[in-house]
Amino acid sequence: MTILDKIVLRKKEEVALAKQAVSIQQLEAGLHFKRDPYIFKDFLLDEQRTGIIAEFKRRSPSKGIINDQVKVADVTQAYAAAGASALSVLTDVDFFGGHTNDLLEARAANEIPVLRKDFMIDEYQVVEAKALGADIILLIAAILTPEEIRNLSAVAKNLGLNVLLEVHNQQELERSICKDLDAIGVNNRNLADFTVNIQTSFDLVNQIPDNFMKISESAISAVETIKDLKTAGFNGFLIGENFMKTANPGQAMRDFAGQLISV
Ligand SMILES: O=P(O)(O)OC[C@@H](O)[C@@H](O)c1c[nH]c2ccccc12
Repeated sequence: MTILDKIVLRKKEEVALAKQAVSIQQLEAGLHFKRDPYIFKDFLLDEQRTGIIAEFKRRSPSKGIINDQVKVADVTQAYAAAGASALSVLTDVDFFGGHTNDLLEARAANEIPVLRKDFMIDEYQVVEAKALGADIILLIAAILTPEEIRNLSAVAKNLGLNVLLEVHNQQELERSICKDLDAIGVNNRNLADFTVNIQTSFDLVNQIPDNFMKISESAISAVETIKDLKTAGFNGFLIGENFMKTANPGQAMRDFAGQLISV
């Protein structure tokens, strides 16, 4: 069994428990349920911003603890001030040390799009994402059938949420594309075995139809890489560890963004 299989098994239990604790009706009555999400594309294409989707990530199955000393509101505000186009907040508890409260805190502290970073397998989680104040949800092709992707993205669209589909190879991309997606992310990390290779992004970029925003995800640590990814056609760059592994992730993002201007 791969780590991804384990995560999905646990996620099914977690969703079943969440459904018992809080009903869909209760979610729909929640604080953020009626707000209009930001339009992800507008922030990615905003010339005043960097295209970086900056992630708050305490730990991961591959690296263990990355940073458990910093606060969500502090870090995400600094990311936004440094020019992030969007924020990514892990809400998975058991494998990434995240929490739904982290998303609520990031929402309250910021006025740019927030991605709920989790393993979505059920409509309930999409409704929950809206209630937590998310603007964007992630659908991971490796754990969903094409039909599930169509259904979950349609539910998200109905709620005004932006949808980011994550793929890791050409087969996943071909079978998963559907009309309700806004952005397609190429994950440079293979979630089944954690190997990373930026080349995955360069290999797949031209297979992504131009009506979708194109995002390169994971293992990005150099400004030169961003420049090359931009030239190849990417609009967005998802970065977690490179910032989070430092004592001051917001400062790390500021320094990185400063260097971007000069390359
Ligand atoms: O920390 P990195 O290597 O910069 O990667 C960030 C992000 O891409 C990664 O956390 C990620 C990409 N897809 C995911 C799916 C689930 C959990 C995490 C992820």
